[in-house]
Amino acid sequence: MSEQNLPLPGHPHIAYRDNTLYVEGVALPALAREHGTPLFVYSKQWMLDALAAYQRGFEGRDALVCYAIKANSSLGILRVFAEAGCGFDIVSGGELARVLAAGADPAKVIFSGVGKTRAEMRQALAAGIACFNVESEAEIDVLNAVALAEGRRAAISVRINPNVDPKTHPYISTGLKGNKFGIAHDRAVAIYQHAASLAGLQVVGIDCHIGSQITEAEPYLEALERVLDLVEAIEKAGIPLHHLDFGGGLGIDYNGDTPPAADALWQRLLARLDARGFGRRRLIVEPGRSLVGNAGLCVTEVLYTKPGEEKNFCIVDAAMNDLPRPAMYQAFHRIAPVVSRQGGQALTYDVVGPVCESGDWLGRDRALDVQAGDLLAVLSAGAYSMAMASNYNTRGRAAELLVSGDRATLIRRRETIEDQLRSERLGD
Ligand SMILES: Cc1ncc(COP(=O)(O)O)c(C=O)c1O
Ligand SMILES: N[C@@H](CCCC[NH3+])C(=O)O
Repeated sequence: MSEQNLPLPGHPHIAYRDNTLYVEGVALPALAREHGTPLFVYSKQWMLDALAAYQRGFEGRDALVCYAIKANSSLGILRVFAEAGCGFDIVSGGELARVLAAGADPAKVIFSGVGKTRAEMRQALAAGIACFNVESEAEIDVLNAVALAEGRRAAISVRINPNVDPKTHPYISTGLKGNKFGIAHDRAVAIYQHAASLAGLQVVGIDCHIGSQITEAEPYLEALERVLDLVEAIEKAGIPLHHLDFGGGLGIDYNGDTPPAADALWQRLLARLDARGFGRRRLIVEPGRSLVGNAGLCVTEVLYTKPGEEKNFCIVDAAMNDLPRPAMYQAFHRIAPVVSRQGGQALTYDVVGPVCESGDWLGRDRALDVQAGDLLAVLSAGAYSMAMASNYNTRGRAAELLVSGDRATLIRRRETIEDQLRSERLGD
C-alpha cells in the first residue's frame, strides 16, 4: 500500500477530501500559503474526543484527568483542556506559569519531576497547587523545609517505582529499577512513615508512572497490583491515602500501533480496583501523548529532491529541531502528501531536513511521488514535537494553528531571528 493510501491516524478529523488533506473543515494548502511552513496544525475536536474517552472511562467515579503538559505546552492547547475542566501535570516552574496563564485552576495542578528546585517549590506553594509528586527522600526533606519556611503545608504523593517493564523504547520507560524516577517499592512504607512525621507535609496520595507510548494493558495491570499492595501496607501503618495517581503513558497509533482506548483500559483497571476494594478512591491520571499526539501534524514543503549514491533524498523545510522524535528515538511518523497525485510514479526517499546532521531525518525509505514545492504532512506530531523543538542551526521555531470546524486560529506565530537574538549580548 502506498503511503498516501494508509488510513490516517487522526481520522475522521484529519482526512483527505478530493485528494487534499484537511484538518477538520480546513484545507492545508491554504493554511500553508497564508502562514508558511513548517507549520503545526492541530484539531481541537480530536483533543476533546481523546479527553472524552478518559471521561467515559471514569464515568460515575471520583477522577481527575491532569493533562501532562510536557507533551505539548502551547498556551492555545492548554486553554482547550482548561476550558474542558482538566487538571494539569507539570514538571517545572515554567510549566506552572504556563498553566496559570492558560486559565488553569491551581487546585487541579499536580507537580511531578525528580529535580524540583526550592524556588519552584515556593512558586507552587504560593500558587496553591493540589499536590507535589515527590520522587526521593531528599526531596521530601527539602520540600518540608521549604513549606515550613513559607508557613505552609505541602500536600504530597510519593512516586513509587513499581519495577514494571512497560515494553516501550528504553529512553521512555520510567518504572524500572534502573530508571531515575520514583522510590523503590521496598523502601516505600518507611519513606511514607518519615514523610507523615514531618510538620510541613501532608501525605495525601500515592503516585506511579511507568513509561510512555505503552500499547498494552498488561504493564498497567501489573503496576496497579503492586501499587495497591503498597497502599494496603501504608494504610496498615496508619497513613491514609486520599488519592491514587496512575500517571500517564498510554500510547497512540504512529505506525499501525493498537493501544487500548482510554475507556477500555480503564474499564479493566477499574475492575481490578473494584475487586480490591479501591474503586471509590479518588483517582488521578496524567495522560500527555494520548490527549494530543494524533491531533496534530506538521506541514512541510519539499525544497529539493536529490538522488544519492545509495538513496534518494527528499529535502524538506522541517527538520530535527522541529520534529526531534525520529532523531532521538528512531521514531516513526507517517508522512503523507498534502495533495495526493493520482497515477504518478512513487520513488523511495529518505525524508530529511536542512540541519547539518546525518541524524536529521524525519522518515526513512518512504514511497512518495513528490517534486520541489510540494507539501507533505508529518503525522502524529501533536505530542513531543513542538514541545521539544529547539533553535538548533539558528532555525526559528514553527508557527502553530488550532483548527476548530472551519476556523483556524494562530496560537503561536513563527519565531523570528529577532526573537532569537533578543536575549543575547555580544559581551565586553
Ligand atoms: C510523571 C509523568 N506523568 C505523565 C507523563 C505523560 O506521559 P504520556 O505522554 O506518555 O502520557 C510523563 C511522561 O512520560 C511523566 O513523566
Ligand atoms: N519525549 C518522549 C516521551 C517522553 C515522555 C516524558 N516522560 C517521546 O517523544 O516519545
